[in-house]
Amino acid sequence: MSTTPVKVAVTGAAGQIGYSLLFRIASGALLGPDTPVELRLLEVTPALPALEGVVMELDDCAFPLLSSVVTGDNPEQIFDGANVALLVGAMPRKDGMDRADLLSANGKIFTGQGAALNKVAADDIKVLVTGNPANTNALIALSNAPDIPKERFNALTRLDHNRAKGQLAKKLEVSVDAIKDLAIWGNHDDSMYPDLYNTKVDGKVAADLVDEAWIKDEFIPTVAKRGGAIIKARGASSAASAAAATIDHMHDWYVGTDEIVSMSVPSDGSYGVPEGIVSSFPCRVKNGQWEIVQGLELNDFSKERIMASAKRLEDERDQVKQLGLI
Ligand SMILES: NC(=O)c1ccc[n+]([C@@H]2O[C@H](COP(=O)([O-])OP(=O)(O)OC[C@H]3O[C@@H](n4cnc5c(N)ncnc54)[C@H](O)[C@@H]3O)[C@@H](O)[C@H]2O)c1
Ligand SMILES: O=C(O)C[C@H](O)C(=O)O
Repeated sequence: MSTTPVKVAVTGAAGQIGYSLLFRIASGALLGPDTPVELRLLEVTPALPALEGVVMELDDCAFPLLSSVVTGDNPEQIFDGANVALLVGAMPRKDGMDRADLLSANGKIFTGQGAALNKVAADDIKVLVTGNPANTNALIALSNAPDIPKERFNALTRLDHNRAKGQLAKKLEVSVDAIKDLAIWGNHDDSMYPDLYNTKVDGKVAADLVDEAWIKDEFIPTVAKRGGAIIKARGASSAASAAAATIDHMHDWYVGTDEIVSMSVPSDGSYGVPEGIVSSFPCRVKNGQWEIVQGLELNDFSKERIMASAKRLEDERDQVKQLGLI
């Protein structure tokens, strides 16, 4: 077992997602069974007493990998020396809202947190933004952290990836393990595009195993609108599944994976997606670094959907520019 704990910062630690996330990080699900963790938990001042309750529960679990827990309301103190930052803390949307409606309320959180990471995080920092609207919040954070390579900022579309796998597995009555090379493209909003034309199920092209009408009229809308459906049903946004996806994304980035996974990353212009936005792509991870999978064939329908989602991201970028956040 390695002896130096990895410093994992989590914002919004007393929130719904935080309550599912922290216990899994402390149990080793994030960085593996041989890596001790120091948790550094950021909250707004009024939530600190509730956070102390969560810390009591962490103590009560006696996790062997949890070396210590630091809590506070000052980003520079909490992010000091952080190797991993999971930026979850932000307001969730309510029924009837779009995620982009959160930009003016949540966007400013990520200017301050980006600047604080820039000042005090460890040189190897990896940042994953879960708080919505996640893609553009990641753009805000990286824009306010000019000394950190922008490749170190990702946003979460792994939940959409997992949802797409779940829906397809159910439809074809196969295990989720049979599904490979699935990817979400674009924004974590209802314009996202889950591509079944490059997805394989037991080696066969997924789009050949289902009707086109099912893909267009059921599969894509179900995946894209799943967050809203959960808010309607639960009266609160997804939390346990969002925490699981946050773990999956950072685990695969930090530890590695053999699979293609969906990661929202700063676009380098691949597949015509413009630079200057953080968009979801099929990615591979090697030695702690992600790369966008190149050379995929995209049909006209896929190209149109991907560009429509990129346009949403450009609109959000223009909005935060106008707000002076980037
Ligand atoms: N990308 C995704 O797939 C995905 C999935 C689910 C939820 N989300 C988003 O994640 C965010 C959190 O969701 P939740 O259900 O945990 O919400 P929540 O309201 O239960 O918790 C959010 C927490 O963040 C804290 N917070 C607010 N401002 C903060 C700041 N400046 N610094 C530190 N902490 C701060 C709040 O005090 C609160 O405890 C929301 O924006 C939600 O929409 C994203
Ligand atoms: O839909 C939401 O607002 C929450 C989250 O982004 C989700 O996809 O579940």
